[in-house]
Amino acid sequence: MATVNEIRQAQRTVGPATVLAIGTANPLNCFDQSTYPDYYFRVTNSDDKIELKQKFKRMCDGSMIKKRYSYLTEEILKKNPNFCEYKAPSFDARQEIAIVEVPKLGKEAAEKAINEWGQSKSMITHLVFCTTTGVDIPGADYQLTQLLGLDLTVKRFMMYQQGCSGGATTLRLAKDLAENNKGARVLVVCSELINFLDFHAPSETETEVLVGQALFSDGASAVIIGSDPIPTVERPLFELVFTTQTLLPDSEYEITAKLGEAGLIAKIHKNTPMLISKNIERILGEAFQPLGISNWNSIFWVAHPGGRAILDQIELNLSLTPEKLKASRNVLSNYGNMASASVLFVLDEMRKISIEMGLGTTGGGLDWGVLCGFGPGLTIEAVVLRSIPIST
Ligand SMILES: CC(=O)CC(=O)SCCNC(=O)CCNC(=O)[C@H](O)C(C)(C)COP(=O)(O)OP(=O)(O)OC[C@H]1O[C@@H](n2cnc3c(N)ncnc32)[C@H](O)[C@@H]1OP(=O)(O)O
Repeated sequence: MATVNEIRQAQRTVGPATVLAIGTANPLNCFDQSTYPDYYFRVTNSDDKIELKQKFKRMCDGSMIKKRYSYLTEEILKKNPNFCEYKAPSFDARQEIAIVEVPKLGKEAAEKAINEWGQSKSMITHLVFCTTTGVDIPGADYQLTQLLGLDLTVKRFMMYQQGCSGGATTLRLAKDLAENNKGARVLVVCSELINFLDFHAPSETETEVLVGQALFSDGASAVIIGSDPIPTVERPLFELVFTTQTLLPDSEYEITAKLGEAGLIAKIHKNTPMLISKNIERILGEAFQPLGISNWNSIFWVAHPGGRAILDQIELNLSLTPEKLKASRNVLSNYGNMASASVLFVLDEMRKISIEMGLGTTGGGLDWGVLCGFGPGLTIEAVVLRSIPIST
C-alpha cells in the first residue's frame, strides 16, 4: 500500500510549469484612435460639450494608442440608445450580449492556442476562465467548455471581476495546478469586452470615467500551461518560476469598476501610475532576491499596458532603457488596454519580437524576465519567467 507521502510525491511534477502555446483574438470592428474623439462625441450626442471633447482629445492624443477594437458598432448603438447615455439603465441588454460574446471570443483565442500546441483538446485537464465583462450562472467557463467540446471532467475555475491584473492571476493559478497535478494541461482564457461594457456618454462631472473611454479595447487571449513537456512533441515558450501578489495600502479607490444597472462604470484616478511605479521595485526586489538579480535592465519585461503614463513612470523610476517596455508599448499602440487579456498579448509579442529579431531566447536574448499585472485593489501581480532558447 502506498503511503500518503508517496501519493503526494506521485501527484507532483519534476519541472516548473511552462507556457506551451499562446493564442489571441479581437472583434472585427477596429477604431483609429486619432478619429475616435469625433466618433465618440457624435454617437453619444455630446458634440455640444466642446471643452470636454478637447480634454478627451488630449487624453487620446497622449495615450500612444494607434488603434483599438470593439464589439460595438454604430448599428448596435442605434438599436440600444441607452448605451449612448451616461448611467442610463442598460444592464439587461449589455448582459444579453456579454454572456454570448465573451465565451465566443475566448473560444477564438483558445482554438489558436490549441492549434499552436498541436495536441488533442481531450488532453486538457483544467480550464481557467477570466473576465471582467459580466457575470452569469452557469458561467463563461461552462459556456466555453460546451463551445470547445472539452471533456466533461475538465476542472473549471471561473474568475470574474479581477480587472486588469487578472491575466497575471490566471498564470499564478495555472502554475499551481500544473505543478501539483502530474500530467495536467491547463487551458487559460482571458476574454474581455470591456470597451463594450464600459461604453457610456462622457460625463462633465465624473471625468475619471473618460480614461476608460480613451483606453479600453476588446480582446481575448489564451495559453496552455503544463509541466514536464513531452520531449520533441511539446515546445515550451517560457517557464513560470515564481509568482507573487501584493495589495497596495490605501489605494482602494484608485481603480474601481462598478457593475450595475448602467453596465460597468470604471473610474481610474490620476495617482494610479505613480502608486504602481513607486511600489514596483520593492515587489521585484523580493521576487528576484533568490536569483540575486537587482538590475532591472538585465531582465526582459512583460508588463500590463494599462496606459502610457504607467509604462512611462515604471521606465523612469527603475531607469529602464527604452527597449525594455517595447513589447508592452507595441501592444498598447496596436490594441489599447484589453484588461486581463492584455498581458498575455504582451507575452505573445515578446516571443514574436525575439524570433523575428533572431535574439536567441524567447525573452529577447535574456534568460530571466518578469510578467506584471496591475489592477483594482490596487493589486500588483508579478510572475518570474525564464525564457527558452530559440533553436535555429
Ligand atoms: C481596469 C483595470 O483593472 C486596470 C487598468 O489597467 S486601469 C487603467 C490604468 N490606466 C491608467 O491609469 C491610465 C494612466 N494615464 C495615462 O496613460 C495618461 O495619463 C492618459 C493617456 C490618460 C493621458 O495622457 P497624457 O499625455 O498623460 O495627458 P495628460 O495631460 O496627463 O491628460 C490629458 C487630460 O486628461 C486628464 N486626465 C488624465 N488622467 C486622468 C484621470 N485619471 N482622471 C481624470 N482626468 C484625467 C488630465 O487632467 C488632462 O486634462 P487637461 O488637459 O484638461 O488638463
